[in-house]
Amino acid sequence: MRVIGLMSGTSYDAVEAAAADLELRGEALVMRPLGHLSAPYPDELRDLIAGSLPPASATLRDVARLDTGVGQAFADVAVRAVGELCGGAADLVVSHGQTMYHWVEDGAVRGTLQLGQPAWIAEATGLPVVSDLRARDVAAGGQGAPLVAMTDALALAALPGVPAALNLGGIANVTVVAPGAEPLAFDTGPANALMDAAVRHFTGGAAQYDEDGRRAGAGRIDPALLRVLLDDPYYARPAPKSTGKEHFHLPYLLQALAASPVGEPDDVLATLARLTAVTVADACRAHGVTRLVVSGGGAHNPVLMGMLGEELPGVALGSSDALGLPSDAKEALAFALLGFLTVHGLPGAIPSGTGARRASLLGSITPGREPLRLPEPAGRPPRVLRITGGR
Ligand SMILES: Nc1ncnc2c1ncn2[C@@H]1O[C@H](COP(=O)(O)OP(=O)(O)OP(=O)(O)O)[C@@H](O)[C@H]1O
Ligand SMILES: CC(=O)N[C@H]1[C@@H]2OC[C@@H](O2)[C@@H](O)[C@@H]1O[C@H](C)C(=O)O
Repeated sequence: MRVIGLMSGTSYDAVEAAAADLELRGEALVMRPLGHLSAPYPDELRDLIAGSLPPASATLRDVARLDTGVGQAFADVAVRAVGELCGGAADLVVSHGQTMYHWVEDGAVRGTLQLGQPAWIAEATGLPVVSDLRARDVAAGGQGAPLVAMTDALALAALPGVPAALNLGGIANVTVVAPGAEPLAFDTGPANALMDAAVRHFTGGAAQYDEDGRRAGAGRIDPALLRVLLDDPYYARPAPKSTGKEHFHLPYLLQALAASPVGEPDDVLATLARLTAVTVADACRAHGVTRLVVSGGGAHNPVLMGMLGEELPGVALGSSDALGLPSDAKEALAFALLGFLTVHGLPGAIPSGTGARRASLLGSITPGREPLRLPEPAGRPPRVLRITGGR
């Protein structure tokens, strides 16, 4: 089955699309990646997202504009993906949408809102669309995140030691696959969220992120600020847990800076990069990780990666590319995989990761132009992901 995954993460910089041929073969889920592409959000939509995210508030009109705008942006990218990645024919689109609010109270997730009306995608491509993949896990008592854990767990299943996958987006998440244990997955805290907020703040919006970690690399770590930031109870809370930009946003950083002022912006950036490295490393150490497979935008930041290496001596660090999962397309491929499982009647959530009562079938299905025809439900779930000659 030829599947397109669509994703825009917490950094809301662009819509990522990745396509793959997927097939169940005995214990294996065989994936042949067909390529990926990325399209920035139109400026006006990006501004609307930025202006509606917490702690800002939004009107219902804003919500309607966002649902339509994100749906249309995803539809445009889906059409391109069908043409440019799939030779003009695909079977299914899987859309994560844009997370606008992840509602966490006392560690429990009460709701999670991803906007991007799938009808626009179905109408533009004529293909069935799986969307809203998080809600069912939340309804089953889970965090609804991280969902990339299924792909990680299948991809790491054959590796020796205690491998873990780390994604450094706005928020960082890890999936730990220890032999003989159920996979663990949780958000460790901010990856780039606070660094991006700081850069925007210090540059008055002229820069969006610390390119190649130049500013962090030029700064010095401020131990007092680092201590204040590390005092956040989120880090000590046991998994399952998830978080988002509702928690790690600019006012949060400004409050920490008020408690522990730092004169040099570059020192703030160095401290925030160290915060990410320390919190990820603590999470890895707590679970005996021996190898870390890294993906996401933060993998392009050599200063952050250097700090992570310093915090985790003896742990092999490498890119998910080495496993056949291109670092910048991993999340989009992971959602393609989840939609594929859904239409085959297989659960996509891992209860040991999300904390749900049971493993749910994820998502809602919007029919395409033709009547909806689902494959026969698969007999048993795959145990390993085999990635074959991608492009
Ligand atoms: N060359 C680079 N140097 C430094 N940082 C970079 C570089 N390229 C990307 N980034 C960082 O990566 C971020 C985007 O990462 P990514 O696209 O993986 O996030 P996301 O998928 O939106 O987030 P999430 O995984 O939390 O949903 C940027 O905002 C920036 O901070
Ligand atoms: C609610 C939500 O959108 N959570 C995202 C976010 O971005 C990173 C981290 O927080 C992760 O848990 C999750 O996304 C990834 C793709 C996931 O579900 O695996």
